[in-house]
Amino acid sequence: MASVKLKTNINRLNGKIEIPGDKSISHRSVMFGAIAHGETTVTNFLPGEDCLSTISCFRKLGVRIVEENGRLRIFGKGFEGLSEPSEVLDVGNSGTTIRLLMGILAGRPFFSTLAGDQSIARRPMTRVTGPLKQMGAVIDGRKDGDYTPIAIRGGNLKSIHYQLPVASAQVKSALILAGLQAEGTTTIQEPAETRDHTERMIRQFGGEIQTDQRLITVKGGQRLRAAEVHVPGDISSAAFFLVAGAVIPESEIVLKNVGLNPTRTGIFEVLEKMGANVQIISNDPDSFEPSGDIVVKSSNLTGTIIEGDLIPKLIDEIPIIALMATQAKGKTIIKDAEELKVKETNRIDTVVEELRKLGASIEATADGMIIYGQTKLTGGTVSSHGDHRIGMMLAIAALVCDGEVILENPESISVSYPNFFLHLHHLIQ
Ligand SMILES: O=C(O)C1=C[C@@H](OP(=O)(O)O)[C@@H](O)[C@H](O)C1
Ligand SMILES: C=C(OP(=O)(O)O)C(=O)O
Repeated sequence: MASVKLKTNINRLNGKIEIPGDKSISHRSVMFGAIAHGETTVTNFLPGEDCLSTISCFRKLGVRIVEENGRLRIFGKGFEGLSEPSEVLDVGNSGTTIRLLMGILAGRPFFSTLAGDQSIARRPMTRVTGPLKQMGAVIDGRKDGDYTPIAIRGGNLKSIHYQLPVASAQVKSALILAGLQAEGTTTIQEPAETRDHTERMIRQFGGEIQTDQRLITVKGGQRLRAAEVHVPGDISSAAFFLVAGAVIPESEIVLKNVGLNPTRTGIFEVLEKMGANVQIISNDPDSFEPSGDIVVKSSNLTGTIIEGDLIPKLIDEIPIIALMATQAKGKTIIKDAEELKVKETNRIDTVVEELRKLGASIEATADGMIIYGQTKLTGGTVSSHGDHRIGMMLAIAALVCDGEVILENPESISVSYPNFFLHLHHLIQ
């Protein structure tokens, strides 16, 4: 396991960076390209490890995917064009890959197996396999089917009405992808609004889907046609630099091409409530996925409460928001965020454990955490625990530390942001 010495004691960040492609949209562009008819092209695809796992799985399912002049070309032949894989589909570290792929494979009349790394092996799958079995797929896996390896024999799906017990875009998307292959009309009721990239992409690929008060309705048997997809930058990646710019004195950072889908922009609400100086300086609201440029300048921050329906709109940003709270005056409470326990790591535990090592005053609760600010962070040896978002949060934390900080296992960062350190160092100079 490698380790790196992080940059510490930084008193300003300045410059402009182009935020890399959105991970959620990149995954979906490959999946939709594969199940549509014709040649789909994708620009600004995120070359992170997770999205490369999605490409590799679809190649094993017989889909031709080539990279040419910085674009991805996907030659889809419809759901029927997918063929039985002769190898295990390896999803690596990616929850989005396995959960959405299960929705696709549930409708295919062949046998397939899915597995990933040690982190994936700890993440629950019944939330997806349960309703897919109700639709008629034959699925099994370790521990009564809840954990990888998962085996699926699909086909002949019937539509269902399903009330999601947790607010999860991955579960919703898996059921939409299965619903597209089912007989009849599938309806899904969400407990809270979650990212809607799948719904937007169905429309972009010429399909139909209705949403009304968190009730999603999708008809089976639709024929999707290839599309040209431009992937906007990932707001979850931008979040690390939004927070860095907000907490480091005398900073001014321009983040170019950030996805601004309203189901993802919860972090702006938090930044505003905490008193951050963030502005959208240009935007393109009319495309399938809105995006824009953002400028962030340092300011004095105050603690806040983050809870309820806001949580799914910033779920992946909570580790970096926790760091921001250590640099804000007063108490910050994060609640209703139990879902953090089933991410790449238990992100309540890993955030609390690692930030404490740097001197933060933070405690875990049953459904979130409480952070007491403002604390001067010190130094120490910290670990990403193999979780990309924990690794990046710690690299930003180090910037405000006054002692030496060593990060163990930094390579996990390439799961979602391969150029992260390049961008960080560009802003430091
Ligand atoms: O649908 C997606 O692309 C994602 C949904 C979220 O997971 P859940 O659906 O489990 O909340 C999020 O945490 C993950 O990074 C990506
Ligand atoms: C939870 C995440 O991803 P996934 O569920 O796709 O592994 C993430 O990127 O923070």
